[in-house]
Amino acid sequence: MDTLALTGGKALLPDGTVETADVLVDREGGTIAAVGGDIDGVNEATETIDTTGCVVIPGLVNAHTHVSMTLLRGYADDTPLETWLREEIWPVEAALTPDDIEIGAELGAVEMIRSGTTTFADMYFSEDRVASVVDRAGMRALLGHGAVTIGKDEAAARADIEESVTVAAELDGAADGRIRTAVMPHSLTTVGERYLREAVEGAADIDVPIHLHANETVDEVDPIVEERGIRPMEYAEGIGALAEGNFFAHGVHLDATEIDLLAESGTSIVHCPASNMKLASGMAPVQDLLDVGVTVALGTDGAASNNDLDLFDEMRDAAMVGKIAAGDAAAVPAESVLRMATAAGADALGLPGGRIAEGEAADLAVVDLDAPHLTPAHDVISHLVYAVRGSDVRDTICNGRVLMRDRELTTLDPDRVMERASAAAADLIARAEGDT
Ligand SMILES: CSC[C@H]1O[C@@H](n2cnc3c(O)ncnc32)[C@H](O)[C@@H]1O
Ligand SMILES: [Zn+2]
Repeated sequence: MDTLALTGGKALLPDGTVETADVLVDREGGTIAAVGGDIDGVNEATETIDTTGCVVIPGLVNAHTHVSMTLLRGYADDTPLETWLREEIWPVEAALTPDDIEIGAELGAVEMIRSGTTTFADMYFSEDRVASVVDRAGMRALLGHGAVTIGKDEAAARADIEESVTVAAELDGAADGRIRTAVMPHSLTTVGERYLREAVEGAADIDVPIHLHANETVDEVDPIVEERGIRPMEYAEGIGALAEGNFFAHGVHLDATEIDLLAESGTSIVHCPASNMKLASGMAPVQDLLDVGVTVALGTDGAASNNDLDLFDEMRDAAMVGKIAAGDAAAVPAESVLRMATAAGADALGLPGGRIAEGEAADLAVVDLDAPHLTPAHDVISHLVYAVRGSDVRDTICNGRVLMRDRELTTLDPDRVMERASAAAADLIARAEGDT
């Protein structure tokens, strides 16, 4: 068997404990062959990575982003969601080319691999170009075309929903099965009811989930309540969008009835704390969601509202804001947050990974604990959520393949990617602002 052994360090196990353990990876199958001490085959492994002084964790799962928005990092800050989207972001996005989207996705992939993320969910445009980056980078992803129907005539609105279904059907299973897909209507307010129903039907026809933004701001919730006399999650239930396997981004402004509807239906929430704080959208009731058994994953949202794709930052933010939201320092503890960024992320997306155990996908990150800000190491779980930075990740492995070894990327060239991304971003803004 062609194997990779991670030896001499600790590992984060599915029960939330950190143990001294080696991890043996079956590189052909892309799975974990064994975990523990004295494992057969470790000494004969094809390749060995010494993890002394490190902890091996599951590759992190960024369950909601718009990866190519890396090109808009720092372009429009300090503005609330509605104004930000309508006056700043959408006019620039209108000038995006498929090449821009591919370059932005490469930049996002470099950033995520360097900070231990192996898997992401992406809602954007030209997803075939994002898929080609995922394939080359060696990552795992769930991709979908984001459809918006407001402000469009019937033909254009229907075409956008149809594109979301077609893209999901065509890309599902790409990159040797590492890419899965969803139908992605943008939100409950930017897609009209009849088109939302078509999206739900289209997703069912091709057996993929639905992903959308929901209950992100009060300005998004109020019109639904005023026009329909029901809460957004009751509306979503009525159109058939609440279902096992579906996952909604944000879920900031949810009442108790809506939280119960999510739990009963098996619909997951992707918590995006940095974006929610930066756009002053509000504080999601994360502990309340966890208490009733809703699967809560973690996402960065796009780099324009974050402004990075580092899930270690996001874990710290989730723990901090979860306590403020609950008015309880014991709420959203470190072990819950780590689960959100790993196993719950994989579960929400219906993808492999998120757990270090025999037979699970070999999606792993090796975190170097030998640093002043991680000394002393009383509690590794605490460090992973509150003190580790993305730059502490030394090695990243996805599907058994090493994507970063000793902080050197193996599948992408970061210098070239950054150079191309800077040039593409400058051209994009010049085009959008009419300077060329
Ligand atoms: C239609 S593709 C996705 C669409 O979503 C926009 N977007 C980025 N961040 C957010 C957010 O926090 N809430 C709603 N929409 C967001 C992105 O710019 C694309 O236009
Ligand atoms: Zn988003």
